[in-house]
Amino acid sequence: MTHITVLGAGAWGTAFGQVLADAGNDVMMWAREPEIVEAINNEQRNPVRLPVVEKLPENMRATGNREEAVRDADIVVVAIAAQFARMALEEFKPFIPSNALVVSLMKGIERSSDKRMDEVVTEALDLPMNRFVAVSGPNLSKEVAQRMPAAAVAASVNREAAEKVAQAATNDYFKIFVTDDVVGIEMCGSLKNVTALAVGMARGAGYGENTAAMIETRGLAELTALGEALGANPRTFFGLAGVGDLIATCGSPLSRNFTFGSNLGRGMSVEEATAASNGVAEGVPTTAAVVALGEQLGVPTPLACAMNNVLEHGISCADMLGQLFADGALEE
Ligand SMILES: NC(=O)C1=CN([C@@H]2O[C@H](COP(=O)(O)OP(=O)(O)OC[C@H]3O[C@@H](n4cnc5c(N)ncnc54)[C@H](O)[C@@H]3O)[C@@H](O)[C@H]2O)C=CC1
Ligand SMILES: O=C(CO)COP(=O)(O)O
Repeated sequence: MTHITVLGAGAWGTAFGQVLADAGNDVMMWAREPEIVEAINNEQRNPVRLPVVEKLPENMRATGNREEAVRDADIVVVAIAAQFARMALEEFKPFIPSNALVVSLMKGIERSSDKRMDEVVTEALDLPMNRFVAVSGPNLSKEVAQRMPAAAVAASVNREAAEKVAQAATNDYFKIFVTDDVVGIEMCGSLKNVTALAVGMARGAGYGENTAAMIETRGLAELTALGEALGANPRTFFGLAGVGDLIATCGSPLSRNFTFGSNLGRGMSVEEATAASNGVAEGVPTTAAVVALGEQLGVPTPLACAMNNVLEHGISCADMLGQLFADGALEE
C-alpha cells in the first residue's frame, strides 16, 4: 500500500485526498486548523472546507504534526494556497523522506518572486526536479468530491514519477494522464485563473456568451504566448490542463476565481469580494505576477494588464474590456 500525505486540508486537498483513498492508498492529511484535524479523525468529515462530503473514506486520517504527517510518506502532495507554499514547505523540509516524490496541486504564481509552483516547491525543499510532479486539470473540488467523473494531467521531467502519481490517483471516477511538460502544466493552471476572473467579471456585469468567449480565447492566446516563451509545449494548452480547465473554471459558479470576478462585476470592491470568497482565489495575486512575467519576457499580456487595473485601481468592467479593445495587436 502506498503511503500518501496531503499537506493542506482545504477544499481541493481534501477532495484529492478522497481520490487517493478511493484508489486504495493510505492517506494522511496535514491541516494547520486543529478543528479540521479533529473532524477528519473523529467524524470522517471536513465540514469547514468540504461540507458536501458526509463521510470521508476510513483510510483517510489527519494530523497537525509536521513530522508525523510526512515521515512515512512515499508521496507528499502539496495543496496549500500558493502565496504561502514556500513558507509552509520550509517547515516540512527536515521531515520529508529523501526518496519521496512531491506533487503540487497548486495553481498560482508566487507574487513576491514571480515564480511558478514547480520552482517554489523545488527551491523550498531543495528537491531535485526528478522528484517533482505537478497535477492539474478541470477539477472543481465539489464535483470531484461527489465522485463525478473527471481527469487531470501529471507532469514531470521524470516519466516514472509522473506514472507513479498517475497510477496512485487513478480510480473508477478519476483518471490521470502523463506529460513531461511541467512548465506548460504550471502556466495553464495559474493563468486560467486570471481569465476566469475576467470572464466572471463580465458575467457579473451582465454581458453574455460572445463576451465570455472573447475573453476566454484571448486568455488562451495570452497563456500560450507566455508559456511558449518559457519553453512549454504548445500542445499542452489544448489539453485537459489548458482548454479543459479554462472551460470548467470560466463556466462555473463553483470556481472561486469566476465567483470573485462575478462579484466585482456586480459592483463589489476587491476587499468585499475577498471577504465573500469561499476559499483562495489564486488569480488575484497571480494577475500581478503574470504582468511582471510578461514584462520580463517581452510578451504582451493585455488581459492580465487590464485585470490588474481592476484589482489595483478599481477600473470598471467596461473599462477593463475597453483596454482589451485598445490593445494594438491586429494578428489574432
Ligand atoms: N478547489 C479546487 O477546485 C481546486 C484547487 N486547486 C488549487 O489547489 C490549491 C488549494 O486549493 P483549495 O484547497 O481549494 O483552497 P482552500 O482555500 O480551500 O484551502 C487553502 C489551503 O491552504 C492552507 N493554507 C493557507 N495559508 C497557509 C499557511 N500559511 N500555511 C499552511 N497552510 C496554509 C489552508 O489551511 C488550506 O488548507 C490552490 O492553489 C488551488 O488553485 C486545484 C484544483 C482544483
Ligand atoms: O482549479 C479549479 C478547477 O479546475 C478550481 O478553480 P477555483 O480555484 O477558481 O475554484
